[in-house]
Amino acid sequence: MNNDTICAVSTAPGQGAIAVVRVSGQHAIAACNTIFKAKNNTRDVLSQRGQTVSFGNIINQKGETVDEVLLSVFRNPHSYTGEDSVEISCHGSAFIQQQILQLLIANGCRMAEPGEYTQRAFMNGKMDLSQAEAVADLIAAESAAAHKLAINQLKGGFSEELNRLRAELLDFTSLIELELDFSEEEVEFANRDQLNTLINHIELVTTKLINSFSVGNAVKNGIPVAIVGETNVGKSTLLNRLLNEERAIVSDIHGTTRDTIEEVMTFGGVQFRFIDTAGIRDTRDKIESLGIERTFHKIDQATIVLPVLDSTRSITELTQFATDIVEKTSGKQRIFIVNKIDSLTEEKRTALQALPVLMNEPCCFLSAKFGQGYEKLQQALITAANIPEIDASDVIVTNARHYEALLKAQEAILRVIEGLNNNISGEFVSQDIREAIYYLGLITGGSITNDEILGNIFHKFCIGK
Ligand SMILES: Nc1nc2c(c(=O)[nH]1)N(C=O)[C@@H](CNc1ccc(C(=O)N[C@@H](CCC(=O)O)C(=O)O)cc1)CN2
Ligand SMILES: Nc1nc2c(ncn2[C@@H]2O[C@H](COP(=O)(O)OP(=O)(O)OP(=O)(O)O)[C@@H](O)[C@H]2O)c(=O)[nH]1
Ligand SMILES: [K+]
Ligand SMILES: [Mg+2]
Repeated sequence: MNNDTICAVSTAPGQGAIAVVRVSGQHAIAACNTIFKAKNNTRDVLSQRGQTVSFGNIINQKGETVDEVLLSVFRNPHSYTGEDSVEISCHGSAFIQQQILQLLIANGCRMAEPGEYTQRAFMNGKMDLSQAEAVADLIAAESAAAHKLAINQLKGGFSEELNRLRAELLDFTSLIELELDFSEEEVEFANRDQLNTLINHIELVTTKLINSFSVGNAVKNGIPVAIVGETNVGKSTLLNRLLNEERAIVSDIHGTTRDTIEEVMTFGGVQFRFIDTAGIRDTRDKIESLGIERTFHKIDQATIVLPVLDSTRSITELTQFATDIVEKTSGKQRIFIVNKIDSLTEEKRTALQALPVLMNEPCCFLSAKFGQGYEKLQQALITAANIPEIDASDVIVTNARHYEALLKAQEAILRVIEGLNNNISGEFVSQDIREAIYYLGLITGGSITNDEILGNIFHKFCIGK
């Protein structure tokens, strides 16, 4: 942690009538006092009370007015960062913002690193690490569900659950360690039944959190949906339809899409991550083969697979492909797309509807090119996504870093359970419990002593946050 006074523009560049320049650190108030003159001239910034706003001008070194602004003062510890902070609301001109930053730098401030305000808020105990990460998630939230998860985490729901777990683990160790201290007297302070109940409960809660990640990850990053099929069936046309944008190249040339294309889109309050893939066919082309390998890799990663069929092809061909893809996507949710219905005869349609391989499969008959049947596909996707209603008390893991720490904690907890079952010495059991506590502390930040880890987390933030 450093004692520098930092400054940055916190609003989006190049947009809006007003911009906010944030200053934080021990010289924030003095620096702003030098560059700001209040209109009523009765008070300077040094004597401006915390959590008040005053109206005045920013004046440069030549005594010229740079802008007419509002200036808010926050006095330590009552600010976002916990330090003395000042916010200057100026006009949105990039020139004005640059001038104000330069004046602040001339008065001893330096530019803030990405996430540095929030990092300071964390360092000063305003929030724990998982809450600080929720701030970034909140900024990035693109759907109602992602927003709700981030707000819940920001308000500390997840932190509370972790702190409860941690407290239970500490109880557990103190019981065991008490027993160790008195071991020569052969006293069993820690009632083994009680220990078992406690650790089983801890294991249950940890498992519940770990399992919640599949929902949390889907909500935060979008549900991966792979669009797959033979060449020229209309996969890229479908992607463009889903994104409502000409994102992928479409042509009547087989093998147009060579690499995968991923793009997110939200509808029905659910965020999807659509993945267009290279069409599957036998090919001698090296690059195309690599693309097809990726197609299969993307099928593995997807939650939902959309096998696309070109309804104008022969029933034999369609049956063959459908049978293959069902085999290759076992365990995945499938929605078959029967495409190009604009060119489909009534007779062929009836034949396709009666196709045995599609009998028990959800199917959407549509025209990716002209849009018929598209709303039904959207509905089918929302249903398949199956995102549960999230309410304010739900604790859901959304962050891969947290998920990994929970898995490590869980490993240690399982060793504890095994140790108790096998009557292992309390010393070893206690060691594993400490390890579990350590991993939980990585999530809230309590056990992070390494600046590099923090730097990695906060550098993913935007400047000014
Ligand atoms: N102009 C502006 N808007 C903003 C922020 C900001 O820093 N500045 N925020 C930044 O993310 C968010 C609001 N979060 C904030 C959180 C705490 C404090 C704060 O001053 N806390 C003090 C006083 C609390 C109180 O009065 O009860 C404290 O915690 O002691 C300010 C903003 C979103 N909007
Ligand atoms: N009539 C009709 N033509 C379509 C439809 N969807 C796609 N096409 C046409 O089918 C051809 C292939 O479309 P693409 O979207 O490039 O097919 P693809 O599956 O991505 O092909 P590859 O990337 O080569 O595997 C183009 O000429 C499209 O205009 C549709 O719903 N109806
Ligand atoms: K094509
Ligand atoms: Mg394509």
